[in-house]
Amino acid sequence: MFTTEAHSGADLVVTVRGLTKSYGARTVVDNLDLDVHAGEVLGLIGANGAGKTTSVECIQGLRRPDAGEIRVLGLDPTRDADRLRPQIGSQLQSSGLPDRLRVAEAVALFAGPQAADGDRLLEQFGLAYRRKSPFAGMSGGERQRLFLVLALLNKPRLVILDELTQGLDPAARREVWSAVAQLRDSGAAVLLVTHELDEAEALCERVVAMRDGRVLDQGTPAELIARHSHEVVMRFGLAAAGAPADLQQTAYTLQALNRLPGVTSVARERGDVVIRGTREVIAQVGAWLVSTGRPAPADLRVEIPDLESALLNLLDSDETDRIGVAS
Ligand SMILES: Nc1ncnc2c1ncn2[C@@H]1O[C@H](COP(=O)(O)OP(=O)(O)OP(=O)(O)O)[C@@H](O)[C@H]1O
Repeated sequence: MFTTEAHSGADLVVTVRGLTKSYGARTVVDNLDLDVHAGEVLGLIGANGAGKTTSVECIQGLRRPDAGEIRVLGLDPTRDADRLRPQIGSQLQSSGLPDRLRVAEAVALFAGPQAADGDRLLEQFGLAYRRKSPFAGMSGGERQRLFLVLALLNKPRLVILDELTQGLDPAARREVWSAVAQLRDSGAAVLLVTHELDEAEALCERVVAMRDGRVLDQGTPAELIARHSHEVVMRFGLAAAGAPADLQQTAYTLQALNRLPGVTSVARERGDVVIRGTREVIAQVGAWLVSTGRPAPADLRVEIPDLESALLNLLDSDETDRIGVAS
């Protein structure tokens, strides 16, 4: 079910084959395969405790795998840690800096011999005016942008970002997203661990969905949505289906909606008409509502399949499979 790679092997930055890691008797990463290419953002998504952070820590050489092979830029992250360190930039879940350290001081502290122009990076990420600010006085969005500057400072070829935008307000998230897109466009390979599925949809060329250490599926966000989330759901108040007291009119409306192309079900749920079906139902139901000559329902809502519904369905069907196997 996995998709064929559109990339050539030449731009491979990370290759993982059969990665397995246990804590005591518990296997938390179980035979993981993945590739990350230059100029792409690969997202690791999935349930809590799926093994995403453990996987990126192994890729970064912070944990030693029990089995499997990892290559980062052709090197082994554990054995060749010293050679790899300058080529990997990371912002991890637990990132932090001393409260009194000023932005410009942090940049000077982290800069290696081959570092990029720190002032230019601060400018690029909208932090130039904060050069003299201590870390403690910065907002969440500014801190995350500073971590990105530090992650990029030594011109890494691989950047690892874990829960990058957790707790940020919507405007700050967008700023950080645009910084990650810039990073990808500059040719770095980006490995992004996230629970924010709108973030994965906006940023990732491909995503790997994990649960309990296993890969459930991987592909582009569009491929995962097409495979696991098919239904459009439309809802509007029952009053728009006919006068509330006119049961016959309501029944007629529900039958008429049920006959429209693409509709798989029509139901009444707590005072709403709920229509499920393929994407075609959006146009069909809209046209039908207009054709009745009644005012269009002001409370009409449309839920379009997205990565979040795809992942929920994927986790659900995995659960059902496992219960089926167990029983
Ligand atoms: N040092 C450790 N010792 C024992 N168990 C650990 C250790 N680190 C992680 N675990 C366990 O391994 C499992 C996988 O953890 P990991 O942090 O890799 O998952 P995750 O997918 O990143 O989770 P989350 O999305 O909640 O951050 C979890 O059940 C966690 O409790």
